[in-house]
Amino acid sequence: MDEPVLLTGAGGRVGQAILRGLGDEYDWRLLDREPLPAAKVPDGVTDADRYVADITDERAVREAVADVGAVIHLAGDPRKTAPWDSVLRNNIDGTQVVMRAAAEAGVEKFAFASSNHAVGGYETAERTPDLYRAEDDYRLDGSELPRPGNLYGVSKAAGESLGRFYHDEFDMSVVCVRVGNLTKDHPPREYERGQAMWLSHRDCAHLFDRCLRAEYGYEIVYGISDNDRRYYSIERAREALGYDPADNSADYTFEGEPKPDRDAEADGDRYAPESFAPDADRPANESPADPNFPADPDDA
Ligand SMILES: NC(=O)C1=CN([C@@H]2O[C@H](COP(=O)(O)OP(=O)(O)OC[C@H]3O[C@@H](n4cnc5c(N)ncnc54)[C@H](O)[C@@H]3O)[C@@H](O)[C@H]2O)C=CC1
Ligand SMILES: O=C1O[C@H](COP(=O)(O)O)[C@@H](O)[C@H](O)[C@H]1O
Repeated sequence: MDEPVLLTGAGGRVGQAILRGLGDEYDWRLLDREPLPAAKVPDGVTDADRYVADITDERAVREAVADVGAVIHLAGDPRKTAPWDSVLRNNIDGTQVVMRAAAEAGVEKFAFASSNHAVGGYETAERTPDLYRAEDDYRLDGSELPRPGNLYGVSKAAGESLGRFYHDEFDMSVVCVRVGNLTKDHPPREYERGQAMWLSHRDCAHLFDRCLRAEYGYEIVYGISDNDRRYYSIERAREALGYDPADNSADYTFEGEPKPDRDAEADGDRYAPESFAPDADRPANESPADPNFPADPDDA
Protein backbone atom coordinates (compact mmCIF):
# COMPACT_ATOMS: atom_id res chain seq x y z
CA MET A 1 0.00 0.00 0.00
CA ASP A 2 1.53 3.29 -1.13
CA GLU A 3 -0.71 5.61 0.88
CA PRO A 4 -0.45 6.00 4.67
CA VAL A 5 -2.41 3.70 6.98
CA LEU A 6 -4.34 5.29 9.84
CA LEU A 7 -4.25 3.28 13.08
CA THR A 8 -6.73 4.43 15.76
CA GLY A 9 -6.13 3.35 19.35
CA ALA A 10 -2.45 3.03 18.45
CA GLY A 11 -1.24 3.19 22.06
CA GLY A 12 -3.28 0.21 23.29
CA ARG A 13 -2.55 -3.50 23.49
CA VAL A 14 -3.71 -4.44 20.00
CA GLY A 15 -2.25 -1.30 18.45
CA GLN A 16 1.14 -1.99 19.94
CA ALA A 17 1.10 -5.64 18.84
CA ILE A 18 0.44 -4.41 15.29
CA LEU A 19 3.07 -1.69 15.37
CA ARG A 20 5.70 -3.94 16.91
CA GLY A 21 5.12 -6.49 14.16
CA LEU A 22 4.59 -4.14 11.22
CA GLY A 23 6.23 -0.88 12.26
CA ASP A 24 8.56 -0.86 9.25
CA GLU A 25 6.03 -2.14 6.72
CA TYR A 26 3.73 0.84 6.31
CA ASP A 27 3.67 4.58 6.33
CA TRP A 28 1.74 4.95 9.60
CA ARG A 29 -0.54 7.71 10.78
CA LEU A 30 -1.34 7.17 14.46
CA LEU A 31 -4.35 8.43 16.39
CA ASP A 32 -5.07 8.05 20.09
CA ARG A 33 -6.66 10.37 22.61
CA GLU A 34 -3.67 9.76 24.90
CA PRO A 35 -0.33 11.19 23.74
CA LEU A 36 1.97 8.34 22.69
CA PRO A 37 5.39 8.16 24.36
CA ALA A 38 8.29 7.80 21.91
CA ALA A 39 8.73 4.15 22.90
CA LYS A 40 5.30 3.35 21.42
CA VAL A 41 5.98 4.99 18.06
CA PRO A 42 7.89 3.27 15.23
CA ASP A 43 10.92 5.05 13.85
CA GLY A 44 10.08 7.34 11.00
CA VAL A 45 6.60 8.38 12.16
CA THR A 46 6.77 12.16 12.27
CA ASP A 47 4.92 14.46 14.68
CA ALA A 48 2.66 15.44 11.78
CA ASP A 49 1.49 11.82 11.58
CA ARG A 50 0.62 11.61 15.29
CA TYR A 51 -2.89 12.74 16.18
CA VAL A 52 -3.92 13.22 19.80
CA ALA A 53 -7.67 13.27 19.34
CA ASP A 54 -10.91 11.66 20.38
CA ILE A 55 -12.58 9.59 17.66
CA THR A 56 -15.86 11.41 18.29
CA ASP A 57 -14.18 14.64 17.17
CA GLU A 58 -15.39 14.76 13.56
CA ARG A 59 -13.06 17.50 12.42
CA ALA A 60 -9.93 15.86 13.83
CA VAL A 61 -10.91 12.49 12.38
CA ARG A 62 -11.58 13.99 8.93
CA GLU A 63 -8.12 15.52 9.03
CA ALA A 64 -6.55 12.23 10.11
CA VAL A 65 -8.15 10.18 7.31
CA ALA A 66 -7.30 12.63 4.52
CA ASP A 67 -5.22 10.84 1.86
CA VAL A 68 -4.91 7.55 3.71
CA GLY A 69 -5.34 4.30 1.77
CA ALA A 70 -6.53 2.21 4.70
CA VAL A 71 -7.72 2.43 8.29
CA ILE A 72 -7.27 -0.02 11.14
CA HIS A 73 -9.82 1.08 13.71
CA LEU A 74 -9.14 -0.10 17.25
CA ALA A 75 -9.94 2.88 19.48
CA GLY A 76 -12.79 2.33 21.88
CA ASP A 77 -13.75 1.00 25.28
CA PRO A 78 -12.53 -2.64 25.40
CA ARG A 79 -14.17 -3.60 28.69
CA LYS A 80 -16.77 -6.36 28.66
CA THR A 81 -18.35 -4.63 31.67
CA ALA A 82 -18.38 -1.22 29.99
CA PRO A 83 -21.56 0.75 30.70
CA TRP A 84 -23.91 1.87 27.94
CA ASP A 85 -22.94 5.54 28.02
CA SER A 86 -19.31 4.62 27.38
CA VAL A 87 -19.90 2.09 24.58
CA LEU A 88 -22.46 4.39 22.99
CA ARG A 89 -19.96 7.21 22.82
CA ASN A 90 -16.63 5.48 22.30
CA ASN A 91 -17.61 2.36 20.37
CA ILE A 92 -20.78 3.17 18.45
CA ASP A 93 -20.63 6.91 17.84
CA GLY A 94 -16.82 6.83 17.59
CA THR A 95 -16.90 4.03 15.01
CA GLN A 96 -19.61 5.83 13.03
CA VAL A 97 -17.47 8.99 12.94
CA VAL A 98 -14.34 7.12 11.82
CA MET A 99 -16.12 4.95 9.23
CA ARG A 100 -18.09 7.82 7.73
CA ALA A 101 -14.99 10.00 7.47
CA ALA A 102 -13.09 7.13 5.86
CA ALA A 103 -15.86 6.32 3.38
CA GLU A 104 -16.33 9.97 2.42
CA ALA A 105 -12.58 10.39 1.96
CA GLY A 106 -12.51 7.43 -0.44
CA VAL A 107 -10.46 5.15 1.80
CA GLU A 108 -10.02 1.79 0.08
CA LYS A 109 -9.80 -0.65 3.02
CA PHE A 110 -11.14 -0.51 6.56
CA ALA A 111 -10.33 -3.10 9.24
CA PHE A 112 -12.54 -2.91 12.32
CA ALA A 113 -11.66 -4.52 15.67
CA SER A 114 -14.84 -6.34 16.59
CA SER A 115 -14.84 -8.83 19.43
CA ASN A 116 -15.62 -12.34 20.59
CA HIS A 117 -18.18 -10.65 22.84
CA ALA A 118 -20.32 -9.86 19.76
CA VAL A 119 -21.15 -13.59 19.79
CA GLY A 120 -20.72 -14.40 23.49
CA GLY A 121 -24.38 -15.45 23.73
CA TYR A 122 -23.61 -18.67 21.81
CA GLU A 123 -21.68 -19.87 24.87
CA THR A 124 -24.77 -21.34 26.50
CA ALA A 125 -24.80 -23.38 29.72
CA GLU A 126 -25.40 -26.54 27.63
CA ARG A 127 -22.37 -25.91 25.41
CA THR A 128 -19.86 -24.85 28.05
CA PRO A 129 -17.27 -25.80 29.13
CA ASP A 130 -17.09 -28.52 26.42
CA LEU A 131 -16.99 -25.76 23.83
CA TYR A 132 -13.57 -24.68 25.06
CA ARG A 133 -12.01 -28.13 24.59
CA ALA A 134 -10.11 -29.56 21.66
CA GLU A 135 -12.41 -32.60 21.26
CA ASP A 136 -15.50 -30.40 20.75
CA ASP A 137 -16.34 -29.69 17.11
CA TYR A 138 -18.85 -26.84 17.54
CA ARG A 139 -17.75 -23.87 15.40
CA LEU A 140 -18.86 -20.33 14.74
CA ASP A 141 -17.65 -19.22 11.32
CA GLY A 142 -18.70 -15.59 10.98
CA SER A 143 -21.85 -16.27 8.95
CA GLU A 144 -24.00 -16.53 12.11
CA LEU A 145 -25.97 -13.59 13.47
CA PRO A 146 -24.37 -11.59 16.27
CA ARG A 147 -25.44 -12.80 19.71
CA PRO A 148 -23.85 -10.41 22.21
CA GLY A 149 -23.44 -11.41 25.83
CA ASN A 150 -23.13 -7.85 27.14
CA LEU A 151 -23.54 -4.23 26.07
CA TYR A 152 -19.92 -4.07 24.97
CA GLY A 153 -20.73 -6.95 22.58
CA VAL A 154 -23.80 -5.05 21.39
CA SER A 155 -21.55 -2.10 20.53
CA LYS A 156 -19.26 -4.37 18.50
CA ALA A 157 -22.24 -5.84 16.62
CA ALA A 158 -23.28 -2.26 15.87
CA GLY A 159 -19.80 -1.57 14.47
CA GLU A 160 -20.12 -4.61 12.20
CA SER A 161 -23.47 -3.25 10.91
CA LEU A 162 -21.93 0.16 10.30
CA GLY A 163 -19.25 -1.60 8.28
CA ARG A 164 -21.86 -3.40 6.18
CA PHE A 165 -23.60 -0.06 5.52
CA TYR A 166 -20.43 1.79 4.52
CA HIS A 167 -19.37 -1.07 2.29
CA ASP A 168 -22.75 -1.19 0.52
CA GLU A 169 -23.17 2.57 0.19
CA PHE A 170 -19.59 3.63 -0.56
CA ASP A 171 -18.00 0.42 -1.84
CA MET A 172 -15.31 0.68 0.85
CA SER A 173 -13.75 -2.74 1.56
CA VAL A 174 -14.55 -3.55 5.19
CA VAL A 175 -13.31 -6.43 7.30
CA CYS A 176 -14.58 -6.94 10.84
CA VAL A 177 -12.15 -8.98 12.91
CA ARG A 178 -13.81 -10.63 15.89
CA VAL A 179 -10.67 -10.55 18.00
CA GLY A 180 -10.29 -13.28 20.62
CA ASN A 181 -7.97 -12.76 23.59
CA LEU A 182 -4.66 -11.08 22.81
CA THR A 183 -1.79 -11.82 25.15
CA LYS A 184 1.94 -11.58 24.67
CA ASP A 185 4.42 -14.48 24.85
CA HIS A 186 1.94 -17.10 26.12
CA PRO A 187 -1.81 -17.84 26.12
CA PRO A 188 -4.01 -16.67 29.00
CA ARG A 189 -3.01 -18.67 32.06
CA GLU A 190 -5.37 -21.26 33.58
CA TYR A 191 -8.29 -19.98 31.51
CA GLU A 192 -9.91 -22.44 29.11
CA ARG A 193 -12.02 -19.86 27.31
CA GLY A 194 -9.00 -17.62 26.85
CA GLN A 195 -6.86 -20.47 25.53
CA ALA A 196 -9.58 -21.33 22.99
CA MET A 197 -9.57 -17.78 21.65
CA TRP A 198 -5.90 -16.88 22.12
CA LEU A 199 -4.43 -14.48 19.59
CA SER A 200 -0.66 -14.21 19.86
CA HIS A 201 1.06 -10.93 19.13
CA ARG A 202 2.72 -12.13 15.95
CA ASP A 203 -0.52 -13.67 14.64
CA CYS A 204 -2.30 -10.42 15.44
CA ALA A 205 0.21 -8.38 13.42
CA HIS A 206 0.08 -10.92 10.57
CA LEU A 207 -3.74 -10.92 10.51
CA PHE A 208 -4.00 -7.13 10.27
CA ASP A 209 -1.25 -7.16 7.66
CA ARG A 210 -3.46 -9.48 5.60
CA CYS A 211 -6.41 -7.11 6.17
CA LEU A 212 -4.30 -4.39 4.51
CA ARG A 213 -3.00 -6.51 1.62
CA ALA A 214 -5.89 -8.82 0.63
CA GLU A 215 -8.74 -7.97 -1.76
CA TYR A 216 -12.25 -8.33 -0.31
CA GLY A 217 -15.66 -6.68 -0.16
CA TYR A 218 -17.27 -7.13 3.25
CA GLU A 219 -16.02 -9.81 5.63
CA ILE A 220 -16.47 -10.96 9.20
CA VAL A 221 -13.61 -13.16 10.38
CA TYR A 222 -12.37 -14.52 13.68
CA GLY A 223 -9.05 -13.30 15.01
CA ILE A 224 -7.51 -16.19 16.92
CA SER A 225 -4.32 -18.22 16.60
CA ASP A 226 -4.31 -21.78 15.21
CA ASN A 227 -5.42 -23.19 18.58
CA ASP A 228 -6.38 -26.87 19.02
CA ARG A 229 -8.97 -25.64 21.49
CA ARG A 230 -11.32 -23.44 19.50
CA TYR A 231 -14.94 -22.79 18.74
CA TYR A 232 -14.27 -20.11 16.16
CA SER A 233 -13.39 -21.22 12.66
CA ILE A 234 -10.47 -19.40 11.04
CA GLU A 235 -11.30 -20.80 7.58
CA ARG A 236 -12.85 -17.56 6.36
CA ALA A 237 -9.80 -15.59 7.49
CA ARG A 238 -7.61 -18.07 5.62
CA GLU A 239 -9.74 -17.98 2.46
CA ALA A 240 -10.63 -14.31 2.23
CA LEU A 241 -7.45 -12.81 3.66
CA GLY A 242 -4.72 -15.43 3.33
CA TYR A 243 -4.31 -15.59 7.11
CA ASP A 244 -1.77 -18.25 8.09
CA PRO A 245 -1.26 -18.20 11.86
CA ALA A 246 1.89 -19.53 13.48
CA ASP A 247 0.86 -20.06 17.11
CA ASN A 248 -1.30 -22.56 18.98
CA SER A 249 -2.24 -22.44 22.66
CA ALA A 250 -1.75 -26.23 22.75
CA ASP A 251 2.01 -25.59 22.60
CA TYR A 252 1.76 -24.27 26.18
CA THR A 253 0.74 -25.88 29.43
CA PHE A 254 -2.54 -24.86 31.06
CA GLU A 255 -0.40 -22.61 33.29
CA GLY A 256 1.02 -20.86 30.23
CA GLU A 257 4.53 -22.35 30.15
CA PRO A 258 5.95 -23.43 26.78
CA LYS A 259 5.84 -27.22 26.51
CA PRO A 260 9.29 -28.79 26.46
CA ASP A 261 8.68 -30.46 23.08
CA ARG A 262 7.41 -27.28 21.46
CA ASP A 263 9.35 -26.37 18.33
CA ALA A 264 9.79 -22.72 19.16
CA GLU A 265 12.02 -22.03 16.17
CA ALA A 266 9.78 -23.66 13.58
CA ASP A 267 7.95 -20.52 12.60
CA GLY A 268 10.49 -18.05 13.90
CA ASP A 269 11.45 -16.58 10.55
CA ARG A 270 7.98 -16.46 9.03
CA TYR A 271 7.28 -13.00 10.30
CA ALA A 272 9.64 -10.11 10.86
CA PRO A 273 10.88 -9.70 14.44
CA GLU A 274 9.51 -6.83 16.45
CA SER A 275 10.48 -3.79 14.51
CA PHE A 276 11.25 -1.35 17.27
CA ALA A 277 12.43 -1.54 20.85
CA PRO A 278 10.01 -2.69 23.54
CA ASP A 279 8.47 -0.13 25.84
CA ALA A 280 10.46 -0.49 29.05
CA ASP A 281 7.57 0.85 31.12
CA ARG A 282 5.14 -1.72 29.82
CA PRO A 283 4.52 -4.94 31.74
CA ALA A 284 5.31 -8.03 29.65
CA ASN A 285 1.72 -8.83 28.84
CA GLU A 286 -0.34 -5.69 28.91
CA SER A 287 -0.11 -2.04 28.14
CA PRO A 288 -1.01 0.18 31.08
CA ALA A 289 -4.75 0.34 31.62
CA ASP A 290 -6.46 3.18 29.79
CA PRO A 291 -6.62 5.93 32.44
CA ASN A 292 -10.10 6.84 31.21
CA PHE A 293 -11.62 3.42 31.92
CA PRO A 294 -11.47 1.48 35.21
CA ALA A 295 -10.27 -2.12 34.69
CA ASP A 296 -12.74 -4.98 34.22
CA PRO A 297 -13.19 -6.48 37.73
CA ASP A 298 -11.81 -9.94 36.83
CA ASP A 299 -8.78 -8.47 35.03
CA ALA A 300 -7.36 -7.03 38.27
N1 LIG B 1 -7.23 -6.91 23.68
C1 LIG B 1 -8.06 -7.86 23.26
O1 LIG B 1 -7.85 -9.05 23.55
C2 LIG B 1 -9.28 -7.52 22.44
C3 LIG B 1 -9.52 -6.24 21.97
N2 LIG B 1 -10.61 -6.01 21.16
C4 LIG B 1 -10.86 -4.68 20.62
O2 LIG B 1 -9.66 -4.16 20.09
C5 LIG B 1 -9.60 -2.75 20.28
C6 LIG B 1 -8.32 -2.39 21.02
O3 LIG B 1 -8.34 -3.07 22.26
P1 LIG B 1 -7.11 -2.96 23.27
O4 LIG B 1 -5.90 -2.55 22.51
O5 LIG B 1 -7.11 -4.21 24.04
O6 LIG B 1 -7.59 -1.79 24.19
P2 LIG B 1 -6.68 -0.71 24.95
O7 LIG B 1 -7.55 -0.10 25.99
O8 LIG B 1 -5.38 -1.29 25.35
O9 LIG B 1 -6.42 0.35 23.80
C7 LIG B 1 -7.43 1.19 23.31
C8 LIG B 1 -6.76 2.48 22.89
O10 LIG B 1 -7.77 3.31 22.32
C9 LIG B 1 -7.69 4.62 22.89
N3 LIG B 1 -9.05 5.15 22.95
C10 LIG B 1 -10.09 4.68 23.65
N4 LIG B 1 -11.17 5.44 23.43
C11 LIG B 1 -10.81 6.42 22.57
C12 LIG B 1 -11.49 7.50 21.96
N5 LIG B 1 -12.78 7.76 22.23
N6 LIG B 1 -10.80 8.28 21.10
C13 LIG B 1 -9.50 8.05 20.83
N7 LIG B 1 -8.79 7.04 21.39
C14 LIG B 1 -9.45 6.23 22.25
C15 LIG B 1 -7.08 4.42 24.27
O11 LIG B 1 -6.42 5.60 24.69
C16 LIG B 1 -6.15 3.24 24.05
O12 LIG B 1 -4.84 3.65 23.71
C17 LIG B 1 -10.85 -2.37 21.05
O13 LIG B 1 -11.82 -1.87 20.15
C18 LIG B 1 -11.31 -3.68 21.66
O14 LIG B 1 -12.71 -3.68 21.85
C19 LIG B 1 -11.50 -6.99 20.85
C20 LIG B 1 -11.34 -8.23 21.34
C21 LIG B 1 -10.22 -8.62 22.17
O1 LIG C 1 -13.22 -8.07 23.62
C1 LIG C 1 -12.44 -8.39 24.49
O2 LIG C 1 -12.23 -9.70 24.74
C2 LIG C 1 -11.07 -10.16 25.44
C3 LIG C 1 -11.36 -11.58 25.91
O3 LIG C 1 -12.51 -11.59 26.71
P1 LIG C 1 -12.54 -12.25 28.16
O4 LIG C 1 -13.98 -12.16 28.58
O5 LIG C 1 -12.10 -13.68 27.98
O6 LIG C 1 -11.59 -11.50 29.03
C4 LIG C 1 -10.74 -9.24 26.61
O7 LIG C 1 -9.56 -9.65 27.26
C5 LIG C 1 -10.58 -7.82 26.05
O8 LIG C 1 -10.28 -6.90 27.09
C6 LIG C 1 -11.86 -7.39 25.39
O9 LIG C 1 -11.68 -6.14 24.75
